[in-house]
Amino acid sequence: MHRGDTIFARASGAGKAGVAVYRLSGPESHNIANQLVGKRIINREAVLVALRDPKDGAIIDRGLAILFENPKSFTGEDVAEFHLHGSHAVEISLYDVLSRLGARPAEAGEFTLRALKNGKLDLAQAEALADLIDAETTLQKKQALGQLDGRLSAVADGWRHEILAVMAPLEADIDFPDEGDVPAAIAEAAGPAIVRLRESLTAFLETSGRARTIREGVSIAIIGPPNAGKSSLVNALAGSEIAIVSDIAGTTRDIVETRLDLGGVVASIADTAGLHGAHHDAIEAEGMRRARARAEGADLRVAVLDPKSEFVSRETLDLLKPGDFLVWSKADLGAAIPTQSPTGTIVHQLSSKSGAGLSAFVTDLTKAVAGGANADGPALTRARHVRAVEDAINALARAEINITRAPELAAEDARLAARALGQITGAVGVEDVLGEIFSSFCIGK
Ligand SMILES: Nc1nc2c(ncn2[C@@H]2O[C@H](COP(=O)(O)OP(=O)(O)OP(=O)(O)O)[C@@H](O)[C@H]2O)c(=O)[nH]1
Ligand SMILES: [K+]
Ligand SMILES: [Mg+2]
Repeated sequence: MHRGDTIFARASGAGKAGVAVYRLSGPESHNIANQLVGKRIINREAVLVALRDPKDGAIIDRGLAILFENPKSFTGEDVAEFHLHGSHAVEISLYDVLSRLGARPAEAGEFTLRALKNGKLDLAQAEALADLIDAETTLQKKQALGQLDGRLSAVADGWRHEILAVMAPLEADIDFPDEGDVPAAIAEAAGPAIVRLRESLTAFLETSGRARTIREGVSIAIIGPPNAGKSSLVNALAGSEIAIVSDIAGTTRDIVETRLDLGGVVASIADTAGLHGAHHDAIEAEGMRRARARAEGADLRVAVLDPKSEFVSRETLDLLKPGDFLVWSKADLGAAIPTQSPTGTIVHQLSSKSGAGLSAFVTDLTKAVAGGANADGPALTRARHVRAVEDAINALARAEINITRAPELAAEDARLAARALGQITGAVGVEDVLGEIFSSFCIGK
């Protein structure tokens, strides 16, 4: 078992609460707990206790204490848990006593890091735990729970072992190179297996693109000329008055952002300053610069145009890409809309005021953002996973070429492919990515 010092943290959220959960992990955690409660507690049994400062017997609080003996605990170490009143004063006196008894405050993600080092979960599962804590939509939650269950780990490990199995006879060939016609027979057997592995990894890479959309969400920029009704549309989508609406052109200057759940995918919607080519002051120009930058960086753009407006819409239309939306606003005013629109855009007409056409627009927008997204299968939820699979595919493609003419090179390629896949669960190269992954954790997890 990995042995660290003894750490503590509040495992439940910060602030006042009915109950707060504190956790101790490490070799001294049970000893410290026993000193606080003044008696021995039975493993895995919740007991109502009074926690006292062993120095003077002053009461800290009354609550539940539970001990978990290693290795059957979250971290794999001895763990003690206290369920106390969620009070700032209780927390201060508890921390004071725990520090005096030799424990130290945990760093962000340190409990999970210990769990990882003790083999309680692998790297993909540790990431899933962070995703579960951050999950905002039910689809994100479902995906994180599946990943925590080891879905991705299982397929990544499965492929890794298949590659190693294909590689084994190749390596034997390299070790005993003088055994006549072995290479041809080996190449014959290994070649198709390598091709099959590369093809299934490629197929998996293609179908798992949606997984990152679920985890990371999408960004949508609402753009258009001044007074087109952009802020009105954002407010209608959000169901609250988050952006200022007025009949004065140039009302919105800064980017105003809101988050929506579109079919389980978190969409970050940005309201932007109106785009136009006429003479403008420095602040307006800066607003337009930000609007353009946001439009270019977004996953999807929604151009809002008022069919009765005198503003030229070229500046807006130039930013659109195929798959983006073109929304004709103020349908309640009854203006005819042009029949022409930029190729590949999805056209809608609606009124933020009356609500006409709004639900049809939301349905299409949801389809564009979340269509085909489901959280059922194993998924490559992070860039790190995608990179690992891409590296494995490239290495297998090289092995495919080398297998007949230079089996020792093919063996090395296959080894690299297996190594790349091993990085997903942390079977190899775990130290390289720990910082990146654990820096995003909260204290107490
Ligand atoms: N009749 C009608 N008026 C609307 C509708 N949507 C917006 N308006 C009006 O159009 C004007 C401009 O609306 P905004 O939402 O401020 O437009 P904007 O595109 O955000 O404008 P800027 O931020 O100045 O670029 C306001 O007077 C709104 O009340 C609509 O669906 N119907
Ligand atoms: K306006
Ligand atoms: Mg506005």
